[in-house]
Order: sequence, then C-alpha cells, then structure tokens
Amino acid sequence: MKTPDDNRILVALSGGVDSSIAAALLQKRGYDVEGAYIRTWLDEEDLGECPAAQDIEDAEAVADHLGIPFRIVNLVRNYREKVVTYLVDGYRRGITPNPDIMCNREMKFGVFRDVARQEGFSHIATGHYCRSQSSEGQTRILEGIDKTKDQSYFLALTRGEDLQNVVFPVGDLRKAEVRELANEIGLPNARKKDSQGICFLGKVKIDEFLSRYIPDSPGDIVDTAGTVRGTHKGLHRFTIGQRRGIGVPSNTDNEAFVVVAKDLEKNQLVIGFDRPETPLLYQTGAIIGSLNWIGDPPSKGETLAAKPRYRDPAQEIQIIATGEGRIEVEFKNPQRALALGQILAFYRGEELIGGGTYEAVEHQKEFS
Ligand SMILES: Nc1ncnc2c1ncn2[C@@H]1O[C@H](COP(=O)(O)OP(=O)(O)OP(=O)(O)O)[C@@H](O)[C@H]1O
Repeated sequence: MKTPDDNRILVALSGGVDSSIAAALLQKRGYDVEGAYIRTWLDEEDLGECPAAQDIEDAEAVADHLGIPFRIVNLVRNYREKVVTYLVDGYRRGITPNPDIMCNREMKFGVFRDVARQEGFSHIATGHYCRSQSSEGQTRILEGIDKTKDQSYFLALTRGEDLQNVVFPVGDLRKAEVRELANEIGLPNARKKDSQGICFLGKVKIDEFLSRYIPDSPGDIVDTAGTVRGTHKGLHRFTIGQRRGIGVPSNTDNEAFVVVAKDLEKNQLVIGFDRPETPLLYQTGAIIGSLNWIGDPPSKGETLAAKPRYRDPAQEIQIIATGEGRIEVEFKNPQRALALGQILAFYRGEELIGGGTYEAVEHQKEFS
C-alpha cells in the first residue's frame, strides 16, 4: 500500500459534466488530480447494449483535455454482490429498494474509496451537489448551494467515517455555473445531458431488467373495498403511488387508478383513486430501520426536517420513539405513497444527519 499523499486526489469521473468540473476545479486549486471511471456493469448481453461505453469514452476525453491520468476501476463483482443483489432481493420481497443510495454507500464511498487509498490518494472527489465540512475528526454533510440540484439525499446511508477525506467541489456552485465553466474551459462533454436513473441501468427499463431475475407471479388487482378489478403479472413490477401500467380503466373522467398497497400474503395489488381520503394512500408516520447517522443522532421528541424521497421537499417530522436500530417518526403533514424499502433522509437545517429505511408505515387513522 502506498502512503497517502496529502495532495493527491482521485476524482470519480462518470463522463458527465459535474464530475468533470470537479476535476477541473481541483486541478486549478493546485491538487495532483487523477480521474477514474468506475465500471459497475460488464454483461452487455444482459442489457442489449453497453450504456457505459459512451460514458467511458467521455470520461477519458475529459481527462485528456485536462491532461490528467485516467484509469478504469473495475467494481463489477462488488457491484453485483452488494448492489444488484440488494436491488433484486428487495423487489423480490415486494419492497422498493434504492440502488443509487446503496451504490454510493458500498461502491463510490466504499470499495472505490479503499482502492484510492491503497493507491496512495489521500482524498477522493465526486461531482455530487452537496458540501462537506470537517472539524475535530467529524465530517458534516450539508445540502448543495443549488437547492434544485441538491444530492445530499443520496448520501443518507453512507457511513460517516467513509465521508472523511471526500471532496465535493461542485457543491458550492449552481448547475448553471457548472455548465458555464464547462463551456469556458471547452470541455468535450460540456453539452452532455444530465444522467438519470439507476447507476448502471442507464437506458434499460427497470421492469425489463427485473424480469431477467424475478419470474412473473400473477395475482388479482383489487380496489380498496376488496373487489377484483383485474390481474397483475407480479407485485415486484409495481410501486406504491404508481399510476402507469396498471391496466385497469377507472371509468371516471380525469381520474386514473394508482397503486395504494401491495398485499404480499394474498399476492394482491390494491388500487384506488389518487385522493387524500383514499384508504392506505397517505401515511402519518413510519418506523425507520437500518439507521445510519453521519451527524449527531436525534433524540426522542425532537422536531427535524426529513426528505421522504429524493426530490420531495423537506417535511417536518417528530421523533416519537427511539429504539435499537430503529426510530419512530410522525409526519406533521400526511405523506403520499411511501413505500417500504425507500429511504427517509434526516436533516437539521441544511445538515444531512443520516437516514434509514421505511420498515413499516402508519396510515391515516380514520381509514385504517
Ligand atoms: N461510473 C462512474 N464512474 C465514476 N464516477 C461516477 C460514476 N457514476 C457516478 N459517478 C460519480 O458520482 C457522482 C454523482 O453521480 P450521478 O450519477 O448522480 O451523476 P451526475 O450528478 O449527473 O454527475 P455527472 O455530471 O458527473 O455525471 C458523479 O458526479 C461522479 O463523481
């Protein structure tokens, strides 16, 4: 193992604009910067095409443009073990996993960070829109300045110690500034669109991907009164709140059915109208498990902000009870369509203090 050199930073280069600018900014600040593309998927047959090929080409072109060394870090095996398994197992159990959050925890800030350290890099950097502050051995993660791009949510399950010596150079910038900088320095990928969706899946649809791993398991579609309205091919193909692809006409003008629950025991998909009074659709509280604290853990009775999902605005919550590895929260305002397995991220002001997984949800009392 090489001794970490305080000036050496390995930037995770995805081929996108944000991480390219992260590398350019660090280079400008005088660091000894190198770029690395993380390969998480190899099996081109599985995906029909290799979405990574273009990204690798772009990442390499950026490294060339900046005149920094470039490498590909192969984490295909780790990714299958840690992320694909978690993803497929989750869907198989009827819950809704978040592979992006797991990819950050296990790959970028897990194995990749270890590889960087072994290669003598003191720090790693990514193009995430968030900020980090370190003092007295503790690292605090703050939302990015650009609230419309903030990606701190995706770090909610990353271990605090793994976020030490991680730099987020674009967290202090707005996306428009990042694009402007990319044009100014003539980055070859300046016009590239933002990436979307699950890390490796790229252009592949999630249900198509899952169908390779999880066999169909047909069952009834019922409404909230228990009347059978149709059949489904497998509960894993649906998420609470989903409107598309149910295939049951509502016969009501301007109102479609949404998935309000999955009854795993009966293998039934429960549907209803997208209305606040629809039974099961809105939640007032939740039990959160698989907890991870980056900042100081909350105490019983504390009022905090929390993001029930990425892109959801922060909601006021209260900590009702704390227990071993679990916490019970109450939402000030009922939340729509929270799915088991999804992640709640906790905030004190702008600081991300951690996150956990919905293990159970509490429905609006009058309807449950
Ligand atoms: N395959 C990859 N190889 C290396 N780094 C990656 C890879 N995928 C993502 N990253 C890193 O994680 C960060 C956040 O990833 P995300 O997929 O959300 O991309 P993004 O916000 O669109 O950023 P970018 O514009 O850099 O792609 C990236 O900025 C990059 O540093």
